[in-house]
Amino acid sequence: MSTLPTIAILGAGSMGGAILSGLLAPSVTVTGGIRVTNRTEAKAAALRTPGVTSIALERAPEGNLEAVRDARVVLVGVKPAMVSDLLREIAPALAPGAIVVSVAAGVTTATMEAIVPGAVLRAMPNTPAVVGRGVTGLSAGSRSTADDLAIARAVFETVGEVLEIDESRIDALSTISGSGPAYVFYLIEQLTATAVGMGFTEAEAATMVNGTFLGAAELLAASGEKPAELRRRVTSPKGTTERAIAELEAADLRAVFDRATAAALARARELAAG
Ligand SMILES: NC(=O)C1=CN([C@@H]2O[C@H](COP(=O)(O)OP(=O)(O)OC[C@H]3O[C@@H](n4cnc5c(N)ncnc54)[C@H](OP(=O)(O)O)[C@@H]3O)[C@@H](O)[C@H]2O)C=CC1
Ligand SMILES: O=C(O)[C@@H]1CCC=N1
Repeated sequence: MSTLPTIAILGAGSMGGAILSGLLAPSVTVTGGIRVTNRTEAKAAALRTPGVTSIALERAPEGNLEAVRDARVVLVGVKPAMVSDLLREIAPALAPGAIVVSVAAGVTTATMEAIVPGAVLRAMPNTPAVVGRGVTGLSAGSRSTADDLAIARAVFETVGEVLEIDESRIDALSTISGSGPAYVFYLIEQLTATAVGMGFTEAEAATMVNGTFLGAAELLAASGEKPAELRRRVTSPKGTTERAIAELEAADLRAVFDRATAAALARARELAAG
C-alpha cells in the first residue's frame, strides 16, 4: 500500500501514461487525486477515469496551469525540446513546496532549476512500467530534499524498481534501461524474421520467439542464477547451440551494444544542449 500526495502529469503519452497506470493500481492512494494533461482531446478522453482529471489543451489552453495549481508532485512527460517552454508556462502557478520531476531524456536539473523556483528531480523510467515491471533511474537536483526524493521514489515504485543515482550517470542509465526495452523488442523482431525465413508462419514464429524471451526472462528471475550459467545449461558441449553462439560471438554483439549505447549517450548530450 502506498499513499501519495496530489500529482499532476503534464504530457501523459507513452511514458507519462505508463506512470499513470501505476498510480491507478488498487494498492495506491493519491490524496487529492491525479491531474493529467495532453494536447489533444482524443488522448485526454482515453485517460478519463475515476480519480483522474484529464485535460486536453486544445480545449483548455490553461490546462497545465490548472493541473499544477494544487499538486505536490508535477511530473513532466513531454518531449525534451518542449520541457523549458512548459516549465516557463507553469512556473508562476506551482504550489509552494511543489516538486518538479522530469522524465525527459537529456534535460538537466540545472536547466530546469534556472526556470522553476523550487525543487527539481530527474527520472528515467522505461515502458515495462505499464505492467509494473519498470526500472527507473532517479536523480536529485541541487534543491531537492531527502523528503522530495522519497516522494519521487514512492511515485516510481508504483511501477517497478527504482535506482537512485547521481545525475552525472542518468544519461548512461538511459542508454541501458531507458532504451533497453527497444533493444529487446528489436532482438525479438530479428529472431522472428529468421524463424519466418525458415518457413514458420508468423503465428508459429511469435509463439516460439515471444514464449522463449518470456520464459528465459522468468527463468532468470526465478532461478537467481547468472545469465552466463543459464546459457551454459542450454549449450550442450559439442551440441547445436554451441555453434550458434560461436556465430554470435564472431559478430561481436558486445561491440555492437557499446556502439549503440555510445550513440544514444551522444544524442542525450545533444538534447541537453537544446
Ligand atoms: N517512451 C519511453 O520509453 C521513454 C520516454 N521518456 C521521456 O518521456 C518523454 C515523453 O516521451 P513519450 O512518452 O515517448 O512521448 P509521447 O509523444 O508518447 O508523449 C508526450 C505527450 O505529451 C503531450 N503534450 C504535448 N505537448 C504538451 C504540452 N504543452 N503540455 C502537456 N502535454 C503535452 C502529448 O499529447 P498529444 O499526443 O495529445 O500531442 C503526448 O501525449 C520524453 O521526454 C522522453 O525523453 C523517458 C523514458 C522512457
Ligand atoms: O528514446 C528516447 O529518447 C526515450 C528516452 C529513453 C527511452 N526513450
